[in-house]
Amino acid sequence: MSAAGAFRTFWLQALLVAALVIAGASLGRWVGKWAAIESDRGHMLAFANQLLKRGEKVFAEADSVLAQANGSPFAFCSSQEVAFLRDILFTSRYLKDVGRVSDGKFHCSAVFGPAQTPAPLPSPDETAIDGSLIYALVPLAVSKSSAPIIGHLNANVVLDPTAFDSFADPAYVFGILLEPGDGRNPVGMFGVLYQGIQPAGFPQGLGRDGDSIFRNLCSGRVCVAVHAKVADLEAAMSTSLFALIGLGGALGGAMGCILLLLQRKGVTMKARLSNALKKGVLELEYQPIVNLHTGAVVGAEALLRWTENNEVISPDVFIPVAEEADIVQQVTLYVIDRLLLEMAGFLQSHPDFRLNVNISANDLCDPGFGAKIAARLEAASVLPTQLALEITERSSANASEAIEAIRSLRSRGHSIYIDDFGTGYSSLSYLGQLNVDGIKIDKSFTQKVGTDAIGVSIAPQIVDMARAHDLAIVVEGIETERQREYFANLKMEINAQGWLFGKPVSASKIADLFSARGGSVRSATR
Ligand SMILES: Nc1nc2c(ncn2[C@@H]2O[C@@H]3COP(=O)(O)O[C@H]4[C@@H](O)[C@H](n5cnc6c(=O)[nH]c(N)nc65)O[C@@H]4COP(=O)(O)O[C@H]3[C@H]2O)c(=O)[nH]1
Repeated sequence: MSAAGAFRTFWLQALLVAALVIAGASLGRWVGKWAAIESDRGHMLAFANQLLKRGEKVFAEADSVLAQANGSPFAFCSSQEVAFLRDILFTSRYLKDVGRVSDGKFHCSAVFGPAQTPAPLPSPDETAIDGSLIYALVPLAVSKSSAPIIGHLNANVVLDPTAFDSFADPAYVFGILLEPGDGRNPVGMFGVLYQGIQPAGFPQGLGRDGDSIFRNLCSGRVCVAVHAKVADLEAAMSTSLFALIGLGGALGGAMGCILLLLQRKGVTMKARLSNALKKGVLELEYQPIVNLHTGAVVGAEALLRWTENNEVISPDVFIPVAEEADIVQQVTLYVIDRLLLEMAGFLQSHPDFRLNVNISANDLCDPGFGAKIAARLEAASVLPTQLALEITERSSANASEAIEAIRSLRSRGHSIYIDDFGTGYSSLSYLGQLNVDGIKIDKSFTQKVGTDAIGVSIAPQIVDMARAHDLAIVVEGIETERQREYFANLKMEINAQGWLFGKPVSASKIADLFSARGGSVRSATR
């Protein structure tokens, strides 16, 4: 990779990790927010209920005192009545004053006594259906504060504006409201929220309003509203929230690093494989393919071997990497070059001996592939009929390309086999279209023979189907005499491969094996 390419890759990887850290932290924040709201729901409800209880007490006391004042047995605003009002006030808990009114004017109260000149009352904020006058906030004559007032008939009461101060909680803002009735909006009497105003609409229950969550409750004509800013809830649990954001970020970062490690592993494997191909350190082994009826060795499958630092890397691992990295044709041509280097002489002197080579989908897609093989075979003076090609069902999935490639390779003299047959999803008609020479039955089916699973093995059906389509058969993975016998008893020409006949061996050993046994081996010789 060029220096510019490496630089770009570094920044792309750094960006990936950063993006995952940010995504993880955002997720942590979202979870924290959700947890803050969820954990606060119960708390908020309990808080609202306490306020409601207090509200009920306050307004019930106001009603009771108003009733008592209106039922005064004394002359209107006489000194006895003022004393009477004082008695009532002293026994009340949430009232500041109780007074007498008449014709819209204030005449006397427990705190002020009789007024020298009756003072006109301001207009109420609302008039309830029972005729009560509701004053949300009236400036008090005795202090600089304001207080709610409720009037009924010829009396009114000043409610203690601090009646709810003990509920102050930094997490919440609240309001205590009084409903006038007739479905009209309640009037804010206490608390910061809706102080002195009528909220437009008053949805009950839990809800969300912008960046706040709220709970509204009503009981009778008393209502409470509690609001909490989501940001405040987060701040209240800031330690846990920061921990969650940190955890989310760390998880995102860790995920990024793992992804990079996995990617690096793939990149490294690709680089190491390319290097190994360049250095020519990959080796070939050849597994004998025998005629099941005569036991004669008729050929072998070339299998690639890669050992690095005494560690054997399976082709099942590095071939998919080569396919992914688009260097699998290099591998195929490496195998062909190598087998010609090792076996050309033997092949020339044994024209009936055939070597099978695995090829990939990429090879099939390359229209120049046949010519590349032909040039090599010609240079080594080996007949194309001596090189059979194995393709998997997967690699032939692109039907039209595969059909044409197979036709072209067969016309050059190569036999084509479908490898690991039965593990893919080729339909019989598809197999017919592909027009191959034969199939290799996957070892997973062979290995069911001789076990109780034979009943469910589809090997017999595959054999019947191959016979019907006039396809040659190679059974893979024969390990036991019983498996050999099972396939040998089928009345058709079958070739086989497996540890019973021989494990993959070096070029010289496969040649020795063939020569020493006169082309016939019956059991493993390794
Ligand atoms: N359990 C058991 N296994 C047996 C027996 N007889 C043979 N085998 C193993 O079965 C695999 C047969 O090769 P394959 O189906 O073409 O499956 C091959 C083939 O698909 C791929 N491969 C190997 N060499 C090459 C290559 O040069 N090029 C390509 N494209 N793929 C290759 O890797 C796969 C695995 O190769 P190997 O590990 O060499 O594994 C080989 C072989 O060692 C047996 O009796 N019992």
